[in-house]
Amino acid sequence: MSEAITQQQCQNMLANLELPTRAFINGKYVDALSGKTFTTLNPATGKPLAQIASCAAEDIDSAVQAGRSAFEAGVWSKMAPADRKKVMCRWADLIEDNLMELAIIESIESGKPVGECYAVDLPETVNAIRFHAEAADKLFDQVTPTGRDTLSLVTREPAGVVGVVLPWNFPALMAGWKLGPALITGNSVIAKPAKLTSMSTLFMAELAHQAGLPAGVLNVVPGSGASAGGAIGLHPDIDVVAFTGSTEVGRMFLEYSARSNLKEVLLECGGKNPQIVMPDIADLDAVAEQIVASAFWNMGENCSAGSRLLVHSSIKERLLEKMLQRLDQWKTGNPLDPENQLGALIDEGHMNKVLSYIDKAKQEGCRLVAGGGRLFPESGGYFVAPTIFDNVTNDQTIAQEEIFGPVLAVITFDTEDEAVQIANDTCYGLAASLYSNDLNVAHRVSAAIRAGTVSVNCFSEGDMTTPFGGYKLSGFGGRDKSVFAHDQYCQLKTTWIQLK
Ligand SMILES: NC(=O)C1=CN([C@@H]2O[C@H](COP(=O)(O)OP(=O)(O)OC[C@H]3O[C@@H](n4cnc5c(N)ncnc54)[C@H](O)[C@@H]3O)[C@@H](O)[C@H]2O)C=CC1
Ligand code: BAL
Repeated sequence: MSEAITQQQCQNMLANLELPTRAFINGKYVDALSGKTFTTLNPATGKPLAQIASCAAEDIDSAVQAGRSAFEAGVWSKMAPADRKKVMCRWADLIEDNLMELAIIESIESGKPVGECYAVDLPETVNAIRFHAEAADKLFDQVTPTGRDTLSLVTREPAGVVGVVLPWNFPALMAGWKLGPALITGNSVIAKPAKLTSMSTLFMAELAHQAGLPAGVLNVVPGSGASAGGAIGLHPDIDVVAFTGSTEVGRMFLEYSARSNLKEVLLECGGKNPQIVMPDIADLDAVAEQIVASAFWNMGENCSAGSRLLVHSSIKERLLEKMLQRLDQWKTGNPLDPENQLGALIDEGHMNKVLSYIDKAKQEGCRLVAGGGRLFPESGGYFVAPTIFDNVTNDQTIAQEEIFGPVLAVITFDTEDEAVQIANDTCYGLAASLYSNDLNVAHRVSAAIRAGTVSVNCFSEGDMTTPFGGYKLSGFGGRDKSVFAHDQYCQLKTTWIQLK
């Protein structure tokens, strides 16, 4: 973020922003058919921000009809990939032109620090849309090696109408990860943002329309999970649902699919991700910095958060000391103050859930070494101090359950085998980090970890060229990011031609 921008400037810009609060269906903002709205709150103050259209089954029907009509008309689905690319790149440009406005909207809705939204989330969203757009006219279909008497073509066709159900922790970025590949492959999309964070996705839809995306191709339906989300899951005319959120709700989408039309279901769910530090590591300062970032970035509200530190017992004390020094440099406070790296948790219920995990860890005998409670209650906001517990064993609650908040469990090991065993002793398998100066150890351990992404000597989700998703209860059916994401929004068509 620009050095010059201040909290006051953010506040001034916010005062002049027209917040998008209505559903976006068939190319225009509309009220929910019932006329109902819900109140969205600012997690940093607990005060109301806006009244948002509360969409339900009838609005989902209307959005699906718009999406299906656009699909059948071919206004987007039959457009040449290179032309779709132009529209998607214009959309990315418009998001970039409105980066500050979107960063402010994202920050006030989600409690995320505005600096982070401006410098990371929104640029990454633009990057995701551009990456998928640019791939459109560079990915080829195939001719299979059948022999001279036949010609066999394997071509990708857009799946049809795609439902996209989004979480609140990275609202714009997760929209970019899913809308990018779903739209560029020619589908129509019905996107449901998380109820708590609807506005950035609505604004993005308006910008897509301005960029030339035909009416009906991208529809955004804010609303509750059970009502709007359930209606998407059960809809007989939606072909694919792509979901990011909890494993519990992910399972529901599989049930919805089984009960309706066997729509394809793509799930990106939770994680309880290990960060393993081997005793051979030379630069403990660098490791400490990565560990803290992995555990506390985005207030720990991150599916790939490294919420379990697995450290060799011989170096634990030294590493912990360096981590505490690093943590001192992280400032928590008003998300609209660009000086702060950590903001508020998403809502009161979630804050209380995180605080109850902290209480549980204390009861179970874990040693509190940092944080341990709520911050700034007088603000009305949902702030929790970054918290570290030492002397945790992997069977304890905070080592097994996804807390989705700023709580790190420190666990020791004595052998490589033990580190791998503990790392894999979880129902999840999304991400892991490994720190070692020994290339053999790095290869051996990363191969043994059952997770979709293993980062070595850093904490990373990779970049747009790499797929993102999980093993075990972390995922099902596909991957976000990379060119691999395109296929999951397509049908593969075989055309078998008998030649004379
Ligand atoms: N990226 C991730 O891995 C995320 C994981 N979570 C985990 O889930 C926990 C709960 O957070 P929530 O926001 O409640 O996540 P969630 O899984 O309930 O919500 C994710 C999306 O699913 C929708 N949804 C909720 N209930 C639904 C239902 N019955 N039918 C259809 N759609 C439904 C929501 O409206 C939202 O758009 C968090 O504490 C965290 O552990 C939450 C958000 C993101
Ligand atoms: N870290 C990006 C994916 C997620 O948290 O949902």
